[in-house]
Amino acid sequence: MTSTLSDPAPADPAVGSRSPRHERIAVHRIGGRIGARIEGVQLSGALDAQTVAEIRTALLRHKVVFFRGQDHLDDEQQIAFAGLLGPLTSAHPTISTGSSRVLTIKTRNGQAANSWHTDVSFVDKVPAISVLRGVEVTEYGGTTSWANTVTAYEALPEPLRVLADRLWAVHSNLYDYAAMNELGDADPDDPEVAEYRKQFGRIPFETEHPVVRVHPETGERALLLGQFFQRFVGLNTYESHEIFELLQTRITKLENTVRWTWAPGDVAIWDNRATQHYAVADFDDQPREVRRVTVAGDVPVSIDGRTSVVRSGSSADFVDIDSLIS
Ligand SMILES: O=C(O)CCC(=O)C(=O)O
Ligand SMILES: [Fe+2]
Repeated sequence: MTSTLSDPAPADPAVGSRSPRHERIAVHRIGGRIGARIEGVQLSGALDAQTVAEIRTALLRHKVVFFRGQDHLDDEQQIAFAGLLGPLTSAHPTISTGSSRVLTIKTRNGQAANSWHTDVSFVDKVPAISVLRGVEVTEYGGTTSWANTVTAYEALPEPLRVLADRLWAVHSNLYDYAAMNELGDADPDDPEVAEYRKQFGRIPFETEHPVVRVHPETGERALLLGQFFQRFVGLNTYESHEIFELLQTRITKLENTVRWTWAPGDVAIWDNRATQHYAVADFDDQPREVRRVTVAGDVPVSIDGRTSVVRSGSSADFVDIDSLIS
């Protein structure tokens, strides 16, 4: 165990000397390494610039921020608010749920995105920020967890850090479901599951990313792995799997995560460049619905200044839909 893992939590940045004091919002940390709840804001497309800047500062610091009581939001208002954080992507590169901007994740059969992932990491322009609204929440179960990929990197012992610094990985949407080792994965014989998987992979994407990327806004170094990882460049399947497990286990170590229990009207916003997340599929057949609007991101850059390389598929239509949508 490294010393970082047992260090006391730093002081709240809202009152710290190095961070600006928040005037429009109240920030309450809910985890030692990741996560804060923000109070005093009614999210909308009409928020003033200072409030948006304070939300952004809190997001960059805490990696995922939560808002309660945002029941007033509908799809249009969620889109308008998310648009204040940056240009939006289309709903998803391959999945359509009936809206150009909103990805609706609605299930009645207990399924969830129960594999640790960074959203859409198989394209070159990995989304920057995801804004998720709880539309129908479950009475029990159905929580979502986030992990901090910056603190996971910082806690690596030097020999592993040196290894990670030099690794590049292929990410793809055509991942091997059978090889995934998450417990409770979806039943492949369920027709809905089969159809979803077919849709998900209808356009093959493959991108080579640095395993350690430099965050374009904070300059922090973050590990980029997760569910869409396929293999490390230059290593065989066995070696790739073993080293992936070594690093991924550090990302998802419980101390490095925060878990959110949804209430109606909750909104979660995460920095997709500094986190992975996991929706827990433990809510039986209760209906559950969340809706995501996604802010476009940059092409990742490695610590030696090299950018990710597309091997197949282009994210152009995904990240630049204003030219396609009137
Ligand atoms: O269902 C959830 O809580 C999270 C789903 C998810 O992975 C996402 O919205 O990106
Ligand atoms: Fe996700």
